[in-house]
Amino acid sequence: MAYLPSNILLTPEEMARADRMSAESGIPSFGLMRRAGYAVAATALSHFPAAVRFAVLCGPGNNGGDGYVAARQLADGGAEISVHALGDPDDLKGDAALAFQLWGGSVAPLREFQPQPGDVVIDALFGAGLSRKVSDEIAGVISSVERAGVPVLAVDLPSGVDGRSGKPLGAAFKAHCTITFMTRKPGHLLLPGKSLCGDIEVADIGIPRRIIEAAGGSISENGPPIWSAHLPFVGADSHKYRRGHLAVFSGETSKTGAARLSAIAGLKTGAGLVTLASPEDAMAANAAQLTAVMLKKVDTNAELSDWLENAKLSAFVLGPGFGVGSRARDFVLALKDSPLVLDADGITSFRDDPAILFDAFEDGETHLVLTPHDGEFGRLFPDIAADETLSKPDKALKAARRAHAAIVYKGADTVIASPDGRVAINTNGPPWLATAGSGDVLAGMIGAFLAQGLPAFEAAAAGVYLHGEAAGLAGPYMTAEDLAGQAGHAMADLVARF
Ligand SMILES: NC(=O)C1=CN([C@@H]2O[C@H](COP(=O)(O)OP(=O)(O)OC[C@H]3O[C@@H](n4cnc5c(N)ncnc54)[C@H](OP(=O)(O)O)[C@@H]3O)[C@@H](O)[C@H]2O)[C@@H](O)CC1
Ligand SMILES: [K+]
Repeated sequence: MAYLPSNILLTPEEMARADRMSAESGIPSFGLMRRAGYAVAATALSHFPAAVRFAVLCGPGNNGGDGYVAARQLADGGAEISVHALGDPDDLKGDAALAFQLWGGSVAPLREFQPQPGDVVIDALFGAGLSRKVSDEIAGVISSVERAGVPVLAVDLPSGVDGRSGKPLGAAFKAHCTITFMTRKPGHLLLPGKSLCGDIEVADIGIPRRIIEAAGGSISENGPPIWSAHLPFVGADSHKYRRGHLAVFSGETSKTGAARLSAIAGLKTGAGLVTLASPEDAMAANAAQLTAVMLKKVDTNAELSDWLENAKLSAFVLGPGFGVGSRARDFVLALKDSPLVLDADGITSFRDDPAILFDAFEDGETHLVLTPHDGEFGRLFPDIAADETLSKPDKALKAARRAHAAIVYKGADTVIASPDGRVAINTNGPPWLATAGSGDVLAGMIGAFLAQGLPAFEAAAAGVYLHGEAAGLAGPYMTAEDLAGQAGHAMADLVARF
């Protein structure tokens, strides 16, 4: 069986479309279910060779159908099997009814299921078709399995997890591993779904790739296929200005560290030049701690305008340690025609009237990148943040369209969205990335990619990815300085791959 490495993600609706398209192109749908069931059986045997019994829990739709096929396959191989069904299996329709016939063995009602030591639960209750909260009866079965501590192999998704958003509807299994088909779904990568799936395997059940690509929308896993074509060639003849000049704004004397982290990360991410724009009172503090990064005094709006007119600056980072208030707003408005990463205090400065920011960056190609964590997202987009019906990708996309900006909606499942509809979910960030100063480093990395000419969405996605790679190199006890320090190695690894 082939397992597919792919960064395409299909929502449950898009997967259903792929299903229909493959049926229309003459591929028998029961063949897909059969191969899905075989893949479940193969995964069950390879992960749990010492299982005493496979307890297959089958739902009322095609997810249950996959369970019946797997039960037959495992029984034919000599394994001990029990099958419990939600609802009356005689009511099953279409392929699921055929799969039930194929099983041909006994089926007990789900409410009678009692996990036993040595069981491996094959969870085939609901997959892509979960449409509402699970009932108390099902929640009871889920908690009895959890209490018994027996492992769960989830078919397509842990039942209860919404494949679109990764949110549990009522209750959900926590699986030891999940086997899904053709591509992963957003719910496999978004929290808390990601933490409920365990190891994820993707089985090829025979839907042609052209159909998967045609059925897919715009959500993918973040990775080089999205942005590698835009990476600048870093060759021996590359003049330093061709790698761009990044300007990072420093805060006042007592808050200069954050901007320096951004600046150093920007330099190591390949910006040709990096200048820290510092208020006069912070010049000494900054000068004492910088070597390769240049320093420029910028206190007032007039000084900023003068600098913008006379220097060749490619991109800007404003926010880390900058301070919240009118100075931040004035500077951002002066930068409205330039590629800009707006982070931290820069974002919070617009909380009272976000429209001023959104309107300022409306014209031309998208050239603003906003990097909010949850709290900052809620300050700029309170209505979107509060809408429980939206998934994290939905929220990021809605925000991107409103703000005319690429949005990096940070978290353990960072989502990057573009106003043109593209959305990427990042997966390479290790848990130790949540450390003080980590966001400052990220802003500098994205700024450096903007300075090197990447469009806003690509720069944002590449920055988030590089951040994860650098954290992997820096290891679990890293500080933000270590993280910035590893950016050059992570960049070199990346460039070597293309
Ligand atoms: N190409 C592919 O992708 C292939 C996909 N395959 C498999 O098909 C799966 C998708 O199948 P599916 O569409 O039949 O949906 P599924 O998840 O079985 O659930 C629907 C049923 O559950 C019910 N129901 C929903 N929520 C409920 C709740 N809270 N509490 C109680 N009931 C609830 C719902 O009822 P209804 O909403 O209609 O009232 C309906 O009866 C997919 O995950 C994969 O495993 C493979 O076979 C091969 C090819
Ligand atoms: K399932």
